Amino acid sequence: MEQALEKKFPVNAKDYKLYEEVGEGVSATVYRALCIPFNEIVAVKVLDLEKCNNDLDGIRREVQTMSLISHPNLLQAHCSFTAGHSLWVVMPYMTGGSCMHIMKSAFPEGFEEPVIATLLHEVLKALVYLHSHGHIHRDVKSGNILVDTNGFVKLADFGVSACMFDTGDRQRSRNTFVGTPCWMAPEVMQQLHGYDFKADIWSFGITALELAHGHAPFSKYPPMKVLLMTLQNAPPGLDYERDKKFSKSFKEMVATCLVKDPKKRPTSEKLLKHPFFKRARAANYLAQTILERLPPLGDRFRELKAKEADLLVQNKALYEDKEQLSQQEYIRGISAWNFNLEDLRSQAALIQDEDINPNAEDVKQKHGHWDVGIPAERLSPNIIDQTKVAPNKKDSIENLHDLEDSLASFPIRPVQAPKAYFDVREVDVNATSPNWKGTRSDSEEQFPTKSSPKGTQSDIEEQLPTRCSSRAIDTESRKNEDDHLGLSGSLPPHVIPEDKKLLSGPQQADNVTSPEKLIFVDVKRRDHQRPKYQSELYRQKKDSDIVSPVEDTSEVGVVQRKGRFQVTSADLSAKSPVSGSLGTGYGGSSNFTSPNIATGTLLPSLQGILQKNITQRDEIIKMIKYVEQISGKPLEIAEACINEQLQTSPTSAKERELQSQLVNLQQSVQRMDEELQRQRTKNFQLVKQLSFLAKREDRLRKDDEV
Ligand SMILES: Nc1ncnc2c1ncn2[C@@H]1O[C@H](COP(=O)(O)OP(=O)(O)OP(=O)(O)O)[C@@H](O)[C@H]1O
Repeated sequence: MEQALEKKFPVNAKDYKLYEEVGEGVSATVYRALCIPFNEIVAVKVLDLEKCNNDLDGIRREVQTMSLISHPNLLQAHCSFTAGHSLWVVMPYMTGGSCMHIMKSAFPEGFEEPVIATLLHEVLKALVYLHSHGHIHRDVKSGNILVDTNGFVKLADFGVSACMFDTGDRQRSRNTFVGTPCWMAPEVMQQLHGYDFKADIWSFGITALELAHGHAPFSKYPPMKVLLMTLQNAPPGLDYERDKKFSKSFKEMVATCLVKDPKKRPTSEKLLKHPFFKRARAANYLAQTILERLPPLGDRFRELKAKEADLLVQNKALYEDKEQLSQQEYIRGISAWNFNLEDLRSQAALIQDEDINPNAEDVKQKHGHWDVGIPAERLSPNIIDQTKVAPNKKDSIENLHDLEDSLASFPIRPVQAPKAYFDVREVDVNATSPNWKGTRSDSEEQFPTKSSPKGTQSDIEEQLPTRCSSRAIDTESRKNEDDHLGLSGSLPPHVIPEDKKLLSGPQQADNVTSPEKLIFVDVKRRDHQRPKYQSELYRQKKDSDIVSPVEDTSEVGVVQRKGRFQVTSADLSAKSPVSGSLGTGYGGSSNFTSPNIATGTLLPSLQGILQKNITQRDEIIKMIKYVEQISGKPLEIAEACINEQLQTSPTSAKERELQSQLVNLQQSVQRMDEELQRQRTKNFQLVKQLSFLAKREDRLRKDDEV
């Protein structure tokens, strides 16, 4: 290999024969290739310069710098050249591929500790070299740790990536992609005082966790969420049940890297002396343990792509929303150091909740069983044990404000970003229907299931939006408890919403159904209805804090989100058959006191109530028949009595007509709102393009002047 580096590799595309694809990044595709004159297999990374929005000479310079750096644990480029709109970077071919690919193909749960120690030891040596030469790698992650046939380890993506990071826009390929900032150090996210090589140490710690678990912490969350979690939560670590198998020194090593204050992180040189690295073994150990029996890299890559494509098809079928598919991208583990909060904000609006589930394995570990009709891995522990975290709700809300401060240095309206993400819950605050009582916020599913000495706090902090909204809902619920919906009355005139009411959010009475029924509520629609009233909602959310957590009754039901939909398991009657979903007695009056009830949502609710009551009525009749048989009391009397009490239609024909008009109205508002969002995104992209063109023109002008 060292010999090969001394060779002068041809700088013409025709001298290379590209074979199969072996890797893919944000803006590059990597091929196994043949260098024809040398009859040597190489890897060619083809970067689409149009996607990079980068200055060509800049990239060239970086690649040249890259070739000047020489260390056995750094992947050096043989050469680079442009071919059409692409930059070709010719490198040694690393047969094993990246650790990320190895894990995805054969070690989904991560590697054994000696393997991790061996891999990390090699990576750390590369970092020591880089740092001592004044370079920051800035993209340390398992996807950039490459292994060759003999088990030699090289850190890749130095130089080219640095160049791209420097000039920005790397993170965004044409189709609404923003890489996940999973490996990104908090100080890089904050962009307050800049960052230095200590940022690599953080990424190194995250990579250690990635190698231990098969995925980086928070890797299944959308970028915005990762950002918030990294900034707000205690640093991740090896603290969970599943981490018991790891040694104390490994845990300690990770903990020293994952300290939020960069000054308190060790230098790479110091870290190299950590006892953990004594466990590192020779290269052939890796060849024997992780490379043996692995199919060729190209085949593995193809398989992974096929899996990914399947996932996309599944999601497409589920959501039929192309934009949402872009959310899948972050699953690939692509990172980004430069990102635009406005982008994240738009992305947060597209959150596909399938992807923000907590890690299933964590859930299973912590909670052996679930007694609700939803698969365990789709739920978070706070659904099970909310009381543990209730007292911290207020802190969590304050954290949102703290976050506004901590993000103050972001270039574009930082506060909007987290708020946009939390929109879902903010709107719920307005959910005045008493039906919300006893349900949980749709967002709960998103929260991590881990609990640990560190994790406990993190988990609590993370539950900010859920907590406040569910409490707010409860507040409203209680407020309306005395004058709940009933079955016998008709709808009062004030349920016809004014425009404002229509726009102000969901207020769905959406868990009002027969027991155990899962209700799908179009959450996206609700999300779109809210921006106008965000500040008001936010205020209400704060107000809701004063409610004592003891009063929180939201353990009763479960709400989770499924794609655009909110899924409610409304087995409320199981707890209180008499009060039913609405918490009222059967003969209760339908005296609506909540001014904000979105009447369009009442129809399904009322139908749900009716359905439920019909079922219960039948059951009661059966019971009465049974009692009558025993006691000899005439059935007719009892039945008539029950009919009188229960058989009441919640709506007249006129009211039904009105309700259907309301539903139509709501739908058209939703359509308009969606169109508005689309136009906004388009506008945003145009502005971006314009500014890029302006910059380019400026540069050209300056060049001309020179
Ligand atoms: N020399 C090589 N030999 C074999 N496989 C390689 C080589 N270089 C890269 N790969 C594979 O291609 C993948 C993508 O390459 P690379 O990371 O350089 O692209 P990128 O656009 O910089 O991606 P990212 O943005 O995710 O860092 C790697 O994860 C790795 O699996």
